[in-house]
Amino acid sequence: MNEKIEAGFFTVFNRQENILENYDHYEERKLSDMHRYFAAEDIRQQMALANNEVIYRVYKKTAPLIAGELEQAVTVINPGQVNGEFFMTKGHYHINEKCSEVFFTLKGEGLLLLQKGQETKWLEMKPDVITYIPAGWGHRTINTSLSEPFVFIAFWPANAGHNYQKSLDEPFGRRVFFYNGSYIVSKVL
Ligand SMILES: O=P(O)(O)OC[C@H]1O[C@](O)(CO)[C@@H](O)[C@@H]1O
Ligand SMILES: [Fe+2]
Repeated sequence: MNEKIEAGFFTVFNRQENILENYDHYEERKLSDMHRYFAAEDIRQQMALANNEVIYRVYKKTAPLIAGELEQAVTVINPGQVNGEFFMTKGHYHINEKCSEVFFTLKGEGLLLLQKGQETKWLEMKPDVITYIPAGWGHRTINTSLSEPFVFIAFWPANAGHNYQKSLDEPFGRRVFFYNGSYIVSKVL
């Protein structure tokens, strides 16, 4: 699929079911898919063996992977924690470091963690907040609610590419834990 999209189209966020209608690609990440991502790797392993919950689901509308096209996806992060660390996405950098991305929050509450070199920043996300991920920054989202799914839609250039290895080799400098009825963004030592 290397030809540009010629016909306008629309997608619909189904707010009852928390899915992007007309999606053409689905991915889910369970506890067993998150090797090395949480601080308590031993607890994650035990939880994966016990019930292997789904941490997040992604409903994507794909586009030809060429400059000028845009992809979009609804991500649903379930509420939950691994030893007090909130459920989150793996996080990634774009292979094409010139590509930025936008998230529009649909439901729930969470954080967008941004990483570049030694620098970590974070932004709160809640319904109607639109966050911008500058080109070159790694990005991860975290569900900080104790009970509700955190749902947002992302739009990014189809030629961005996903680099997951970099977020393992140069991990995010902060982790987000449950603390005193809310969340704390804690420095990784
Ligand atoms: O790709 P990750 O880090 O697993 O996170 C999932 C989310 O990020 C995206 O890859 C977009 O950058 C979407 O598919 C989804 O919104
Ligand atoms: Fe991205």
